[in-house]
Formats: sequence, structure tokens, C-alpha cells
Amino acid sequence: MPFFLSTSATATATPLCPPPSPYPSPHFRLPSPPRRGLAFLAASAPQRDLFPTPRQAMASLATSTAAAAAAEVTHLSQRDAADIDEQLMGPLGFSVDQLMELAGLSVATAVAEVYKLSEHTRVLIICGPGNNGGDGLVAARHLYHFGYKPFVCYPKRTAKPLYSGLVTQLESLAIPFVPVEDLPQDLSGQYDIVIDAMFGFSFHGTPRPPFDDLIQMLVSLSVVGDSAKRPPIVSVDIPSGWHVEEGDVSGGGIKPDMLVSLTAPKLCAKKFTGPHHFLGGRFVPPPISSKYGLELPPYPGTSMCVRIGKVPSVDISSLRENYISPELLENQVMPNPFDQFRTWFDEAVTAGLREPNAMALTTVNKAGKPSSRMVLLKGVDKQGFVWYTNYGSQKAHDLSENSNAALLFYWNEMNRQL
Ligand SMILES: NC(=O)C1=CN([C@@H]2O[C@H](COP(=O)(O)OP(=O)(O)OC[C@H]3O[C@@H](n4cnc5c(N)ncnc54)[C@H](OP(=O)(O)O)[C@@H]3O)[C@@H](O)[C@H]2O)[C@H](O)CC1
Ligand SMILES: [K+]
Repeated sequence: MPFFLSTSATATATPLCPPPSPYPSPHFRLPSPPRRGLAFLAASAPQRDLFPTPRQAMASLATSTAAAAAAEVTHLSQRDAADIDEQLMGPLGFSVDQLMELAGLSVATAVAEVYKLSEHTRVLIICGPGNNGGDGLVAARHLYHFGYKPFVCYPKRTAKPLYSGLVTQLESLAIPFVPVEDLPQDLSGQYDIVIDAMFGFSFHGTPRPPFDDLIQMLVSLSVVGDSAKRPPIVSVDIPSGWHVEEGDVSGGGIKPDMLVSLTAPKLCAKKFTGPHHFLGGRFVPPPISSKYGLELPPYPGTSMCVRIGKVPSVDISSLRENYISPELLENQVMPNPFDQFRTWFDEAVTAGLREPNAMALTTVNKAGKPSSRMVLLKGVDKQGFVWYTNYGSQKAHDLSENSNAALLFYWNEMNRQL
């Protein structure tokens, strides 16, 4: 049975159809709504719950995260990484452009997942001479389209059409190329993220100029005490300068905050101790997985990256969002809150928000104990707001005992709640 949210502060609820239940058809009413709020509610009989309980949802999330963390992830030797590359671009029919595009897109999506645009805008991408550098050039382009402001340092350009094409694409977006000598010794003041795309799995020996100095710049950045005061370092595939299998042998190398391993982590990734380890390069076909016995976490949904290992615990007090929407003034909203609801709801649907009809319903039992739960709006008209629940649910019990209740819609992406 549907529940109604009354459209007038004094209206009582009307059931949509007679309740086939031993429960009475209760009438619920909340006090008159404030001008910009929808704060009254009426109810008839219940039907079925549409959302899993928060406990069920949390349990399933915890299980999938723990499973990904617990599964043994394959780490590749330098030889196997190069072999896989050769096979992908040989018998398996890929071109380097394709793989690089997917690799760079993975890097950009992983960066955007961890470092929100509202806090981190300016991204310096330091690109090396090989394909790792190419991944950086591709990531720069995608980050631009995601809304970031990329700057590229690309001191040793490779004269191949693939690379010059990537440079032309960035130039057409007016992305600045910064010469090494113009980089400040301390990168903290000018950039919010630094992406290390200097060397990948073909690195060997010790870094030659100018990459030796660039790596030192990142080393000094990573030893700044307070990590909140410096730009995080994101390494593409390998922290540049690390031995591909042994890791940071001298102990004086880059200590990235984030590592985006491509195809599969290389052996050095076992020594990575930063908070964010992701896998990207969602292109591995079954012949490669079975030949190399790859154990890799599944990618969620349509995502181009997946976190490997534990999600770091977050300092809740540091979570904040910079709201950039214009302020909402009293004279900008409609006199009737239900008209306002309809306008905003339609805008939320048009904007493509996920489940814009999800709403928090708070009920109160006769002892005055409140309880909130997410439910789905199933209809709205002049009489009120409709949702479903079942006769035995806590909400049905609460509403039959106490007519006070509240609804909240939260459209985060539009900075709106109602
Ligand atoms: N299948 C995949 O996962 C894909 C990954 N991609 C990315 O490609 C890199 C590997 O790319 P590759 O071009 O083979 O190698 P690097 O980018 O690591 O760098 C090679 C260049 O670096 C020079 N180099 C090597 N060591 C040094 C050093 N000590 N000092 C200075 N320069 C060095 C090297 O020059 P040499 O003359 O020494 O040969 C090369 O110019 C992988 O890690 C991923 O990031 C693909 O984009 C897609 C497929
Ligand atoms: K790198």
C-alpha cells in the first residue's frame, strides 16, 4: 500500500486504495512547512521495502572490499611485464596507441577518484621519454576534460608520430608545457597534485639528466612532514627511479602517495607503502590472464580502475566540500514548496542523477524514538507524496503510533536538499 505525503499542512492522508490489511489506515500530519521546506507527511497503509537495510548493504560492501584485499594479487617481473606488452601488441592485435589511451584514462580516473577537483585543481604531469611518459600525456588530456588544470613537463620528447600527436592534442587544449628550468625547486606552492610519469617497467640503472634532478625534486617533496600541506605524488606504474623488481633499494627514492599499476602490479609494488594503490589498464584478455596465472581484483561496473588493498581510514574532521553553487535566496524559491519540489526534482532527473527519487524518511515511535531510512518516492500529485512499505515494517509501526514524520531529498551533485 502506498503512503502519502500531504500537500497541505492540514490535510489528512488518503490511501490510494483500501488497505487489505489488519492495520488501520492511519492519517499522519506534520506541522506547517517552512517556506523553503517540505516538512509534513501523511501515510496510509504499507507494502514492501525497496532498499536493503543499511546493515545488509554495509555487509555486502565490506565483503567485496575484504575479498579484493584478501585475494592474492599477482606481481609481475620486469621480463613478464615486457613479454605481456609484446604479446598484446603482437598476436593479440592491439596497437600501442590503444593501450596507452586506456592506460592514461585509467590513471586520470584513479586520480579523480581520490583527489577531488574541489580540493586539487592544478596538476603537474612530469613525462619521461618512453611509454610511461605517453601514459602521462594521455592522462593530462583526460584530466583536462574532467575539469582539472594540467601542466606538462616533457623534457625529452620522442620524435614519433604517436607522441607528437599527443603533444598536438594537448596544445590544442592550451595546456601549458613547462620547461624543467622553469619549475620551482619547491613544487608545493604551484601544484595540487604531481604525477610521476617518467619511467615505467623498462627503467634500468640510475636516472640520467634531467630526470635525476626531477626525481630529487619529488623526493624532497615527499619528505615534507605534513602531507596535507604538499601536493600528493601519483606514480604511473612504477615510482620513477625505483628498481622495477626490488623497489626503492637505496631508501632515498620517491615515496608516492598513490601508485597506479597498469595491467598488473610489478614486483616493486610490494614495497609501496602509500595509502592509495590502484590497478588500471582494463584490457587484459583471457589468453594473457591464463598464460601468466594473473590474479587480479575485478573492476567494478564500468570503472577503468580498481583499488588494490585496504581503503585508508579517513580523518572525518578533514572531510569538507567547497560549495561553489550560487547562494539560494528566499525570493528565488517558489511560495509553494511542492511546486519547488517538482521543479527541482525534474532538474535532478534531467541532470542524470542516480536515484533522484531516493529520500530519507524519518518516523518516530510512541516512545519518541526516531528512526530514519532511505525509501523511494513512487509518485507525487496534489494530494501528496507516495512511497511503499510493508505492514510489518518499523516505519508502518511508527506511523500507526505517531503521525509525526519527515522526508528529506538530498541531491548532492546539485548542492540541493529539500
Ligand atoms: N601493457 C601495459 O601495461 C602497458 C603499459 N604502458 C606503459 O608503458 C610503460 C613501459 O614503457 P616503455 O616505453 O617500455 O618504458 P619506460 O616508459 O619505462 O621508459 C623507457 C625509456 O626510458 C629510458 N630510460 C630507461 N632507463 C633510464 C635511465 N636510467 N635514465 C634515463 N632514461 C632511462 C629509456 O631509454 P634507454 O636509452 O635507456 O633505452 C627509454 O627511452 C609501462 O610502465 C606503462 O607505463 C603502455 O602505455 C601501454 C601498455
Ligand atoms: K612512473
